Amino acid sequence: LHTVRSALVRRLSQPVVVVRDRLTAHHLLVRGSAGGFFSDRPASTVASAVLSRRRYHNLNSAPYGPLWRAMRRNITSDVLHPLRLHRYASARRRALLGLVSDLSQQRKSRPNGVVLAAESIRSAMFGLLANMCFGDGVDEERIRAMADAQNDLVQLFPELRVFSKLPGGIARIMYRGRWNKLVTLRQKQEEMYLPLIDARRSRRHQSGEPPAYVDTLIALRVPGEHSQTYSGGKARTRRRVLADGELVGMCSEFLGAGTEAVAAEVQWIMAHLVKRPDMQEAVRREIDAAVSCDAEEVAEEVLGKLEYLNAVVLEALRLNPTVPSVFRQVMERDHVIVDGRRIPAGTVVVFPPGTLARDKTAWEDPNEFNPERFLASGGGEKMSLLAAAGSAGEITMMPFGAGRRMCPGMAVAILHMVYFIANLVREFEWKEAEGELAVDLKPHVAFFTVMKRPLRAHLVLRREDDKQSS
Ligand code: HEM
Repeated sequence: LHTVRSALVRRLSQPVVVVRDRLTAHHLLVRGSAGGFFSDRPASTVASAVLSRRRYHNLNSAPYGPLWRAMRRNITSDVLHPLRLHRYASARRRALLGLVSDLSQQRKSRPNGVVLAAESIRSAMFGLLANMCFGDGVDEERIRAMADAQNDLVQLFPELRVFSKLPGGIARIMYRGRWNKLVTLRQKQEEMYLPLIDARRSRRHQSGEPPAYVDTLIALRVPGEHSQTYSGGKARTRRRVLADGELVGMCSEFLGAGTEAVAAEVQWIMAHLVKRPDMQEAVRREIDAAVSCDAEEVAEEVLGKLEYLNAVVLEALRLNPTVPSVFRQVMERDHVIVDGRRIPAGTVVVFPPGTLARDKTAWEDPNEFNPERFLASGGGEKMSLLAAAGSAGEITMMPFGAGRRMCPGMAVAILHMVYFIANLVREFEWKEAEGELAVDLKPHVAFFTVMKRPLRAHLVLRREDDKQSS
């Protein structure tokens, strides 16, 4: 009883330091993580870690070490490497066509043409990530069911904190309802994911086809862990493969991280463009100058040339980063000094990207939405997100985190945002609706920072109008 009580007291009284100064953030996250120090997060609340009592991890929850390195190398070198993203171009095109058709349908079926864009954007993004995760051919009904389950899990995340704070047995008894909800949701996920994972295990790779994320996970070997198999009376030692529970958790992380933060950011960007029709028009002019009017879409090769649109995306990431906090935990081996004092092991250190990117010493009028600051003509020619996150000097913004554990999905996230926004602005004129349906830029901060009032807008079909008027 004494041990349980002292564990309880220790966990509940875990000290927290919030870093709001960007120079300290740079000192800790970038310089401090050199050599692998200060590269751990606090005990995670992700389902795999909680349910397996921290035996199973995904990338986000894995302690810094060989397993994390192997998982990180796998995702960055194969699936999310910027030079390999072109392999998923047809999945992106399908997702975009589905989204445009969904918005057009909504527009027709509503008397005032006001669409609820939020849900359609999220569904399109989830479908695209499901395709990258499990390959082609997953039916739409299953994708919808997986998206609903993922959403339920994200809603439940804040309630799961107790399972990382309290000793497992006690938390399960005290919060039985939450525990049961988590178990049921996870079972549902396993029933949906495992047949897809098995199907990938037994199929032969077709030449030229892009790898599904799950293929790379099935092939991954866990460093330093071995399993024994017997064949023909001989024992063989092999490096361990990931267990089904680990695979489900990692697919869920890929779908969740890849969908929620991007879909929420696309809404923030569109919301700013609805509020500022002059900026929306500037984006459109730039696109119309770069893409011929009979082209089916704004193709991916063109995206890098759209300087103003890229500036709009960067400015939205600065002002409305969708991940509200970056976390680290001081471990025994770390030597973390702030204001001349050593931070004790066990301390949780929180870095809020939204606050850090509104620092007057880095930005003029930091609370203004002003994409011009990222244009070459506005002094932004050297601005890259990696540099802004401290890779080449001070941190000025860090929507994707910073240092060793910085988001591995940054390149694909930027590609998805710029591609979807470019095409949505080309297809429709986005006008503000009235009253309750108007755009409200108030945030709701939960696991992700989303718009408190989901994005709605009055859409005018542009390209059909063009055809009619010509
Ligand atoms: C706008 C979109 C996104 C934002 C704002 C975002 C932001 C972040 C942030 C702030 C972190 C924590 C970094 C740190 O601790 O220093 C993170 C980690 C992570 N993100 Fe993203 N992310 C986005 C998109 C994505 C995408 C598209 C994927 C994958 C498909 C992804 C996968 C991950 C993973 C796996 C981690 C954990 C990395 C690790 O611990 O090594 N994210 N992200």
